[in-house]
Order: sequence, then structure tokens, then C-alpha cells
Amino acid sequence: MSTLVLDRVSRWYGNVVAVNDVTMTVGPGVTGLLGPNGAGKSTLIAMMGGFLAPSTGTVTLDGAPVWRHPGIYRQIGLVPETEAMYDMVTGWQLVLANARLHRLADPTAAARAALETVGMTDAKDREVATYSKGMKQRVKMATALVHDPSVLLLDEPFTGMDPRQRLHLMDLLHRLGDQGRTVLFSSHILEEVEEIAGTIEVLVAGRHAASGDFRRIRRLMTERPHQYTISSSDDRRLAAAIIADGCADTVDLTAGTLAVQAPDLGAFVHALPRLAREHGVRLLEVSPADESLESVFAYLVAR
Ligand SMILES: Nc1ncnc2c1ncn2[C@@H]1O[C@H](COP(=O)(O)OP(=O)(O)OP(=O)(O)O)[C@@H](O)[C@H]1O
Repeated sequence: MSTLVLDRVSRWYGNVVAVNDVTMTVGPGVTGLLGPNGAGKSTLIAMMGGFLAPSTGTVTLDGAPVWRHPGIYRQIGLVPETEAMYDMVTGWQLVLANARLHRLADPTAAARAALETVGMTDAKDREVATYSKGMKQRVKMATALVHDPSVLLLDEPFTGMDPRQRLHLMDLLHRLGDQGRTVLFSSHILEEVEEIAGTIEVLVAGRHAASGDFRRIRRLMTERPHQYTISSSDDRRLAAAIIADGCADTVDLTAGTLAVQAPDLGAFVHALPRLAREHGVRLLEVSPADESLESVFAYLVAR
């Protein structure tokens, strides 16, 4: 059983702060690293795997620093996001080469076991160029698993997968987690993460925004204030009625449209048609504004 500890880890590239003062602990089981594009997930994973030095702070695995500590690589497997692979070799040759790089006692047996784990035994002798995206992903996993690491880090492993491949990978991650391995994968899709990960760590704009099980993260996201733009037969009259009723935090008419922010979604959707009816206003359109994933995440950070 292995535990990764990040202590006040930051990483910047020139002026860009990719990871900003992140402290977190990742233990056995499956953890999802959730965040929008550019949040710093890849940078964080590279530092967890010992492939990139933190600018400040430390990453340790069971107390030992991962950076510049070759012995640690025997315990960590990393599946990068990049699609690029050596197309002209077979899956078998690729996994075997990795087993040899790790100087394993029996590289052939290790390569066979790793390909079996990911369900690629039948296709192992085909050239990588002929594999589907999901098969390439599985062979990449086999190369990362060949030395039987206790920690497996995967950067956006579900990207480009069809539903069947997705289920297969979810099942595999579950199994690896159940074996007591420390498995961390990144994603920008909450649904994807909550289906498999016991624990979710949320990263937004380089910062550690939230942490917990999916129920807690969902609650944080759905409890945020909701914003709407409303179009009606008389926006001024409706705005006055909403203010008087108190079902919205803010009511704004300055941009030529009626924009409201409501703290309680359920109460607001009940109140709005009633107010419109009572004041003789016809509702033409009600649309959620600013509901992008980025804004939801930004809300978590601002808390
Ligand atoms: N080698 C680099 N040089 C300069 N800036 C970089 C480099 N790598 C990443 N960045 C910047 O650091 C920030 C975080 O990038 P990172 O790739 O870690 O995020 P991410 O959450 O993995 O995003 P994505 O899902 O889009 O890959 C971004 O602003 C990115 O442009």
C-alpha cells in the first residue's frame, strides 16, 4: 500500500503558474483528479510521477521524495495523455521493451501478465498502428503496469473512448484499486469521475479547489447560486416583482436583458411563473446563463 503526499507543491513555466500551492494526500483505491482544461492536471501528475520537478514544495511516496529518486520509479506507473506511440512495433514488443528497461528478473512473464491484465493478449502480436484508440490506451496501460507498480497515474485516460471501451477501462481501474493499488486518473468530466472514483480532488486554475467523495462535490456544485437570463413581455415589471418577492439575490436590467441570480434553484423556478401570472407578464424565454463547466469550477474556487 502506498500513499503519495503533496506538500505545498507549485510549478510555474515562466510567468504561467500551472500548479499553485497544492497540498493533498492520495492513498490506496481510485482517486479522480477533476478540473477543466488547463487546470494543471497534467503538470500535477507529472510531478506525482517524478517526471517533473516542483518549483517549490515536495512530493513524497511513503515518505521518500519522488523527484530525482530512481528507486521510486519501480513503484510508479504513469500513463501519459499523449497519443504518440511507436506504430511499427507490436503491442507485445512495446510492453516487453518496457519490462527490459525496468530490468525485471523475468521480462517475458511480466509482459505477458501485464497484457493479460488489460485484456490485450489476443491482439498482442498486431502492430500498434492497427489498434483502435481504446486498444492503444490499454497497451499504454500495460507498459505502465509491467513492473507491477503500487501507484498508477493516468492522464485523461478516457479521452476518445467509445462507451464499451470506457466500461472496460472503468472495470480495470476498479480492479486495480481493489487490489490495494493507489490509482489516480484525471478528467474534466464530473460524471466520468464519480462513476469510478471513491475520492475526488478538484483542481481549478492550478489550485486545489475541493476534495471529498462525489456526493460532497456534487452538492457543492449544485448548491451554487444559479444565474438566468429572462425575456418577457415586460422585463421592468417582472424585475420589480422578483425584487419584491425576494426569490433572487441579484436582479440586473442594465445589459438590456433581465438577468437574475437565485440562491435556491427549486424555489426560484416555482416563484417565477407565479410572479409573472400575478403581474400580468408573459414569459418568453428563461435560459440558464454562465453554466459552463469553467464557471461551476470557478465558483468552487471562490468559496
Ligand atoms: N511546458 C509548458 N510550458 C509553458 N506552459 C505550460 C507548459 N505545460 C503546461 N503549461 C501551462 O500550464 C497550465 C496547466 O497546464 P496542464 O497541461 O498541466 O493542465 P491540464 O489541466 O492538464 O489541461 P489539459 O486537460 O488541457 O491538458 C496551462 O496554462 C498550460 O498552458
